Amino acid sequence: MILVIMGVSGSGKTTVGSFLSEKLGWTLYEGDDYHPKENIEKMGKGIPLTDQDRTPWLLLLHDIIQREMAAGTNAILICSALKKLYRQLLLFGRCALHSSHGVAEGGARVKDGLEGVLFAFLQGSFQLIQERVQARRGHFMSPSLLQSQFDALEPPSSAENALTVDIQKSMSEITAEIERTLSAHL
Ligand SMILES: Nc1ncnc2c1ncn2[C@@H]1O[C@H](COP(=O)(O)OP(=O)(O)OP(=O)(O)O)[C@@H](O)[C@H]1O
Ligand SMILES: O=C(O)[C@H](O)[C@@H](O)[C@H](O)[C@H](O)CO
Repeated sequence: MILVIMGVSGSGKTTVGSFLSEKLGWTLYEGDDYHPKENIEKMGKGIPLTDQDRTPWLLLLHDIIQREMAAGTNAILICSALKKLYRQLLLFGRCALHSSHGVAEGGARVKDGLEGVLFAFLQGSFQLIQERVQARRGHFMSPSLLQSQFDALEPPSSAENALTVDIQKSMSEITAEIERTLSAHL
Protein backbone atom coordinates (compact mmCIF):
# COMPACT_ATOMS: atom_id res chain seq x y z
CA MET A 1 0.00 0.00 0.00
CA ILE A 2 1.24 3.48 -0.84
CA LEU A 3 -0.10 6.44 1.10
CA VAL A 4 0.39 9.78 -0.63
CA ILE A 5 -0.05 12.70 1.75
CA MET A 6 -0.98 15.74 -0.30
CA GLY A 7 -1.98 19.38 0.11
CA VAL A 8 -0.64 22.88 -0.17
CA SER A 9 2.57 24.02 1.49
CA GLY A 10 2.10 24.19 5.25
CA SER A 11 -0.97 21.94 5.38
CA GLY A 12 0.89 19.52 7.66
CA LYS A 13 2.11 16.84 5.23
CA THR A 14 5.54 16.38 6.80
CA THR A 15 4.18 16.38 10.34
CA VAL A 16 1.46 13.81 9.53
CA GLY A 17 3.76 11.71 7.32
CA SER A 18 6.54 11.51 9.89
CA PHE A 19 4.14 10.54 12.65
CA LEU A 20 2.50 7.78 10.60
CA SER A 21 5.80 6.47 9.25
CA GLU A 22 7.14 6.13 12.78
CA LYS A 23 3.94 4.58 14.12
CA LEU A 24 3.33 2.12 11.27
CA GLY A 25 6.98 1.45 10.43
CA TRP A 26 6.37 2.40 6.78
CA THR A 27 9.20 3.89 4.72
CA LEU A 28 8.82 7.65 4.34
CA TYR A 29 9.65 9.47 1.12
CA GLU A 30 9.73 13.26 1.46
CA GLY A 31 8.88 14.57 -2.01
CA ASP A 32 10.74 17.82 -1.39
CA ASP A 33 14.02 15.85 -1.24
CA TYR A 34 13.57 14.95 -4.92
CA HIS A 35 13.10 18.46 -6.32
CA PRO A 36 15.93 19.60 -8.59
CA LYS A 37 17.88 22.41 -6.96
CA GLU A 38 16.49 24.89 -9.51
CA ASN A 39 12.99 24.24 -8.14
CA ILE A 40 14.08 24.73 -4.53
CA GLU A 41 15.85 27.99 -5.49
CA LYS A 42 12.76 29.21 -7.31
CA MET A 43 10.46 28.51 -4.38
CA GLY A 44 12.95 30.10 -1.97
CA LYS A 45 12.78 33.27 -4.07
CA GLY A 46 8.99 33.22 -3.94
CA ILE A 47 8.51 32.16 -7.59
CA PRO A 48 5.75 29.55 -8.07
CA LEU A 49 6.69 26.38 -9.93
CA THR A 50 5.13 25.75 -13.32
CA ASP A 51 3.77 22.48 -14.73
CA GLN A 52 7.04 22.23 -16.65
CA ASP A 53 9.10 22.58 -13.46
CA ARG A 54 7.06 19.97 -11.67
CA THR A 55 6.74 17.30 -14.36
CA PRO A 56 10.26 15.73 -14.13
CA TRP A 57 10.00 15.79 -10.34
CA LEU A 58 6.61 14.03 -10.40
CA LEU A 59 7.97 11.42 -12.81
CA LEU A 60 10.78 10.67 -10.36
CA LEU A 61 8.21 10.22 -7.61
CA HIS A 62 6.20 7.98 -9.92
CA ASP A 63 9.28 5.74 -10.23
CA ILE A 64 9.42 5.47 -6.45
CA ILE A 65 5.74 4.48 -6.29
CA GLN A 66 6.23 1.90 -9.04
CA ARG A 67 9.27 0.44 -7.31
CA GLU A 68 7.53 0.17 -3.96
CA MET A 69 4.40 -1.34 -5.51
CA ALA A 70 6.45 -3.87 -7.44
CA ALA A 71 8.21 -4.84 -4.19
CA GLY A 72 4.84 -5.10 -2.45
CA THR A 73 5.98 -2.91 0.43
CA ASN A 74 4.10 -0.25 2.35
CA ALA A 75 5.32 3.31 2.01
CA ILE A 76 4.35 6.91 2.57
CA LEU A 77 5.06 9.63 0.02
CA ILE A 78 4.76 13.28 0.92
CA CYS A 79 3.93 15.31 -2.16
CA SER A 80 1.85 18.44 -2.66
CA ALA A 81 0.18 16.79 -5.74
CA LEU A 82 -1.88 19.92 -6.20
CA LYS A 83 -3.49 19.26 -9.58
CA LYS A 84 -5.29 16.25 -10.95
CA LEU A 85 -2.66 16.00 -13.71
CA TYR A 86 0.06 15.80 -11.07
CA ARG A 87 -1.71 12.95 -9.30
CA GLN A 88 -2.14 11.17 -12.62
CA LEU A 89 1.60 11.63 -13.30
CA LEU A 90 2.36 10.11 -9.90
CA LEU A 91 0.15 7.11 -10.63
CA PHE A 92 0.70 6.54 -14.34
CA GLY A 93 3.96 8.30 -15.21
CA ARG A 94 4.45 9.60 -18.74
CA CYS A 95 1.27 7.82 -19.88
CA ALA A 96 -0.67 10.51 -18.02
CA LEU A 97 0.62 13.06 -20.53
CA HIS A 98 -1.39 11.30 -23.25
CA SER A 99 -5.16 11.37 -23.20
CA SER A 100 -5.84 7.65 -22.89
CA HIS A 101 -3.48 6.18 -20.39
CA GLY A 102 -3.40 2.60 -19.23
CA VAL A 103 -2.89 0.86 -15.95
CA ALA A 104 0.37 1.21 -14.04
CA GLU A 105 2.26 -2.02 -13.58
CA GLY A 106 1.09 -4.02 -10.60
CA GLY A 107 -2.08 -2.09 -9.88
CA ALA A 108 -5.70 -2.17 -10.97
CA ARG A 109 -7.19 1.08 -12.19
CA VAL A 110 -10.07 2.41 -10.07
CA LYS A 111 -11.63 5.14 -12.21
CA ASP A 112 -9.12 7.98 -11.87
CA GLY A 113 -7.24 6.31 -9.05
CA LEU A 114 -5.23 3.19 -8.56
CA GLU A 115 -5.95 0.34 -6.17
CA GLY A 116 -3.07 0.24 -3.70
CA VAL A 117 -2.45 3.99 -3.73
CA LEU A 118 -4.45 6.11 -1.29
CA PHE A 119 -4.26 9.91 -1.35
CA ALA A 120 -4.81 11.68 1.97
CA PHE A 121 -5.63 15.30 1.22
CA LEU A 122 -4.96 17.67 4.11
CA GLN A 123 -7.59 20.36 3.66
CA GLY A 124 -7.59 23.68 5.46
CA SER A 125 -8.43 27.33 4.93
CA PHE A 126 -5.96 29.87 3.56
CA GLN A 127 -6.09 31.75 6.84
CA LEU A 128 -5.32 28.77 9.05
CA ILE A 129 -2.44 27.59 6.88
CA GLN A 130 -1.06 31.11 6.53
CA GLU A 131 -0.92 31.40 10.33
CA ARG A 132 0.93 28.08 10.53
CA VAL A 133 3.49 28.87 7.82
CA GLN A 134 4.15 32.30 9.24
CA ALA A 135 4.93 30.72 12.60
CA ARG A 136 7.18 28.09 11.01
CA ARG A 137 10.93 28.70 11.06
CA GLY A 138 13.83 27.39 8.98
CA HIS A 139 11.87 26.23 5.92
CA PHE A 140 12.98 26.99 2.34
CA MET A 141 9.47 27.65 1.06
CA SER A 142 8.58 31.33 0.92
CA PRO A 143 5.25 31.97 2.79
CA SER A 144 4.37 34.41 -0.03
CA LEU A 145 3.81 31.39 -2.29
CA LEU A 146 0.79 30.19 -0.37
CA GLN A 147 -1.73 32.02 -2.59
CA SER A 148 -0.24 30.43 -5.71
CA GLN A 149 -0.52 27.00 -4.04
CA PHE A 150 -4.24 27.61 -3.45
CA ASP A 151 -4.63 28.91 -7.02
CA ALA A 152 -3.13 25.69 -8.39
CA LEU A 153 -5.03 23.38 -6.03
CA GLU A 154 -7.58 20.99 -7.55
CA PRO A 155 -8.98 19.00 -4.62
CA PRO A 156 -9.11 15.28 -5.41
CA SER A 157 -12.45 13.66 -6.21
CA SER A 158 -13.62 10.42 -4.62
CA ALA A 159 -12.94 8.67 -7.95
CA GLU A 160 -9.25 9.28 -7.28
CA ASN A 161 -9.14 7.00 -4.24
CA ALA A 162 -8.70 9.95 -1.94
CA LEU A 163 -9.57 10.74 1.64
CA THR A 164 -10.03 14.39 2.63
CA VAL A 165 -9.01 15.30 6.17
CA ASP A 166 -9.82 18.56 7.92
CA ILE A 167 -6.60 19.99 9.36
CA GLN A 168 -8.40 21.97 12.04
CA LYS A 169 -8.45 18.66 13.88
CA SER A 170 -5.68 17.63 16.23
CA MET A 171 -2.74 15.62 14.94
CA SER A 172 -3.99 12.49 16.74
CA GLU A 173 -7.47 12.81 15.18
CA ILE A 174 -6.00 13.39 11.72
CA THR A 175 -3.66 10.43 11.89
CA ALA A 176 -6.35 8.16 13.41
CA GLU A 177 -8.71 9.03 10.54
CA ILE A 178 -6.05 8.18 7.97
CA GLU A 179 -5.17 4.95 9.78
CA ARG A 180 -8.82 3.86 9.79
CA THR A 181 -9.07 4.35 6.04
CA LEU A 182 -5.76 2.57 5.50
CA SER A 183 -6.94 -0.46 7.48
CA ALA A 184 -10.05 -0.62 5.32
CA HIS A 185 -7.80 -0.78 2.24
CA LEU A 186 -5.22 -3.27 3.55
N1 LIG B 1 -2.97 19.56 12.87
C1 LIG B 1 -2.10 20.52 13.22
N2 LIG B 1 -2.36 21.31 14.27
C2 LIG B 1 -1.51 22.30 14.60
N3 LIG B 1 -0.36 22.60 13.93
C3 LIG B 1 -0.05 21.85 12.87
C4 LIG B 1 -0.89 20.78 12.46
N4 LIG B 1 -0.33 20.21 11.36
C5 LIG B 1 0.80 20.90 11.12
N5 LIG B 1 0.98 21.87 12.02
C6 LIG B 1 2.09 22.85 12.01
O1 LIG B 1 1.96 23.58 10.79
C7 LIG B 1 3.24 23.83 10.20
C8 LIG B 1 3.27 23.26 8.79
O2 LIG B 1 3.29 21.83 8.87
P1 LIG B 1 4.25 20.98 7.91
O3 LIG B 1 5.62 21.58 7.84
O4 LIG B 1 4.14 19.57 8.37
O5 LIG B 1 3.49 21.22 6.53
P2 LIG B 1 3.88 20.69 5.07
O6 LIG B 1 2.60 20.48 4.36
O7 LIG B 1 4.82 19.54 5.15
O8 LIG B 1 4.61 21.93 4.47
P3 LIG B 1 5.59 22.02 3.18
O9 LIG B 1 4.87 21.40 2.05
O10 LIG B 1 5.75 23.50 3.01
O11 LIG B 1 6.86 21.31 3.54
C9 LIG B 1 4.28 23.19 11.14
O12 LIG B 1 4.85 24.20 11.93
C10 LIG B 1 3.46 22.20 11.96
O13 LIG B 1 4.00 22.03 13.24
O1 LIG C 1 4.32 21.63 -6.01
C1 LIG C 1 4.89 22.49 -5.38
O2 LIG C 1 4.73 23.71 -5.52
C2 LIG C 1 5.87 22.07 -4.34
O3 LIG C 1 5.86 20.70 -4.11
C3 LIG C 1 5.58 22.76 -3.04
O4 LIG C 1 4.31 22.42 -2.60
C4 LIG C 1 6.67 22.47 -2.07
O5 LIG C 1 7.56 21.49 -2.49
C5 LIG C 1 6.30 22.03 -0.72
O6 LIG C 1 5.01 22.26 -0.34
C6 LIG C 1 7.36 22.55 0.25
O7 LIG C 1 6.99 23.63 0.94
